[in-house]
Amino acid sequence: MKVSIIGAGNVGATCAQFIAMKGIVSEIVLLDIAEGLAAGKAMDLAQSMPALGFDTLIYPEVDDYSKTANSEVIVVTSGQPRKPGMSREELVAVNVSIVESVIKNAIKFSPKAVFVIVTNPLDTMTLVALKASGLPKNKIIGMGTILDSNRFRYFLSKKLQKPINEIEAMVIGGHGDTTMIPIKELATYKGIPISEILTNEAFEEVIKETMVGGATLTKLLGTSAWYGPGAAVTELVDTIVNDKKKLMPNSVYLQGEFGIDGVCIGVPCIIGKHGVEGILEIKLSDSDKIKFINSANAIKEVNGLI
Ligand SMILES: NC(=O)c1ccc[n+]([C@@H]2O[C@H](COP(=O)([O-])OP(=O)(O)OC[C@H]3O[C@@H](n4cnc5c(N)ncnc54)[C@H](O)[C@@H]3O)[C@@H](O)[C@H]2O)c1
Ligand SMILES: O=C(O)C[C@H](O)C(=O)O
Repeated sequence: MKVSIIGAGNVGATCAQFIAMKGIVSEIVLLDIAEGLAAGKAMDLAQSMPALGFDTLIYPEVDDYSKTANSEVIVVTSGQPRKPGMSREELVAVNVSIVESVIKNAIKFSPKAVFVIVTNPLDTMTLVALKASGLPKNKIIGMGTILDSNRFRYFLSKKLQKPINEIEAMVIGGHGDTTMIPIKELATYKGIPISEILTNEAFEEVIKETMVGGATLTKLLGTSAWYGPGAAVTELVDTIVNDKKKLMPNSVYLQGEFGIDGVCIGVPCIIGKHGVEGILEIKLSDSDKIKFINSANAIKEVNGLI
């Protein structure tokens, strides 16, 4: 089993690290256009294996896509990250041509792969990838709201002072500071609705923290995050490769679901070896329905720039 990761920067290399450490596949190809970067990261990672007890083969490549041939999954982490003070949407002009060229190169050698898109602005780049690939919509998955859901769980766990793994929560909508929708009704602690435990005011604070979770990290780090993103991609890749049929929110192309047409946006979907194997049209509150329509419209506006 082979996964190729295109873009060996902070997120791409962390995906390689976590995927290797979890032993999800036997081979990882780490490709970048920057001379030396993929080679250095792959060598460094390989030298960590004896101490940590894993032995995935990691092949570095500089822009030679033939080595990615017959990958089960292609992860696209190539492109610029934002700097403090920027929105993700401001990256659209610089990243659109990168994603287009990466997809066109990768698909020549792995026409049957499922593509996981990570580059921002996520929902627009997922649409760019869908169009550039010509693949059926189930094969193109944008990873953003898995990460947002994990951040929602983190801020809830901090507020409740309870272990994060006892908390379930989901974010849908766009992967943007103003477009994501943390769903109150689906947040639970040990199965108990969190709305029964937290005051409305405290819950709203958590929602605000979640929505700017990526911006907060960007301010602290001077560039955007990588551990949370790398872990979320790893969970998604594991779910695809091992055909887990798991329910997880991802950006997928909608054609009428939730009353929305022609955009990629985060919705709960069943993920397996074919990629998106179903979309679950959960019942939204009236206010979340409005937020979802606004989110889709905001994504459409950015899509208008490509
Ligand atoms: N969807 C998410 O949840 C999420 C999370 C974190 C980061 N991101 C996005 O992922 C992207 C990468 O972030 P990062 O922190 O790893 O950035 P980074 O700058 O550390 O790495 C990006 C890498 O892409 C490479 N690259 C650029 N053009 C390329 C091309 N044509 N072919 C191959 N490689 C190319 C660069 O050389 C660089 O090494 C950014 O757009 C960022 O906004 C998304
Ligand atoms: O915040 C960013 O720009 C990167 C990524 O989308 C994230 O949420 O960490």
